[in-house]
Amino acid sequence: MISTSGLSKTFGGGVEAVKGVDISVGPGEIAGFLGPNGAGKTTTMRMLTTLLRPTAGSATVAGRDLLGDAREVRRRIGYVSQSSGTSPGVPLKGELELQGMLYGLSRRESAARTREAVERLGLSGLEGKPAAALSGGQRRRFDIAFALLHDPVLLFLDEPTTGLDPQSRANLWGHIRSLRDEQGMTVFLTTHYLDEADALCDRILIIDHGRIVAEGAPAELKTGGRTLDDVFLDITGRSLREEAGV
Ligand SMILES: Nc1ncnc2c1ncn2[C@@H]1O[C@H](COP(=O)(O)OP(=O)(O)OP(=O)(O)O)[C@@H](O)[C@H]1O
Repeated sequence: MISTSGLSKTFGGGVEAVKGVDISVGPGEIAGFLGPNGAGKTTTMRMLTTLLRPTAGSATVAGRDLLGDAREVRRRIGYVSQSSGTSPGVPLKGELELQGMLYGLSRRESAARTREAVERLGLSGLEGKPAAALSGGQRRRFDIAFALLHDPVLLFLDEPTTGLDPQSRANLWGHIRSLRDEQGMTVFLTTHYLDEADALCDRILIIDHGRIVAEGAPAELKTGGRTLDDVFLDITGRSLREEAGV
């Protein structure tokens, strides 16, 4: 579902944010992208979602060439950034239905898709509320519902649980798992939380200084009784737990 080869981004001024990453994520996987601050996570995700043009390398995302067919890539993916893209004052239902129509659905189709997304993300009963009146966890679920309206096959989530209390985090994990289990959705998410990567992700990729330094299923990485933080410490000489303020 995601395959990159030598994907790189050098910003003006010579900042080499991403230095030739090779990523492979299969269909129906939840992949967790971890790394300390400034490692290149957001830059990589912005390239994979067509928001930033790579300076070198190639990639296939959701079955389409990232550089040659960016438009079709956009059609097939959903993206939830750290800052919500929805209007705070508009009721959920109206916002979702409008989003569906912007993607070319009829009013009727969009209403049906809205009902489905509301139910899937556990937002039933909140349709009439504006986003500003939602709790942190409800708001994240609404943002995900918004990103699903055009029926993508691949969902990108940038730090989906940052700032949420433990109960809301666990609740969101359940919803992300059910997207995979019930819809076969592929999910690529960034996180600072090792426990999240461990509990939620089928595959973990660790990036440091713009390079992938470790990759595998949590159990494959945690050999010899090590925790993911031990693995990260061994590879980078730093503790991700401390960097995340955990
Ligand atoms: N527009 C830009 N121009 C120049 N340098 C940039 C730009 N955006 C990011 N960088 C630099 O690229 C590197 C990678 O940044 P990036 O935001 O991808 O890291 P990150 O892993 O997402 O960090 P965080 O966890 O703090 O969000 C950093 O050194 C950053 O300062």
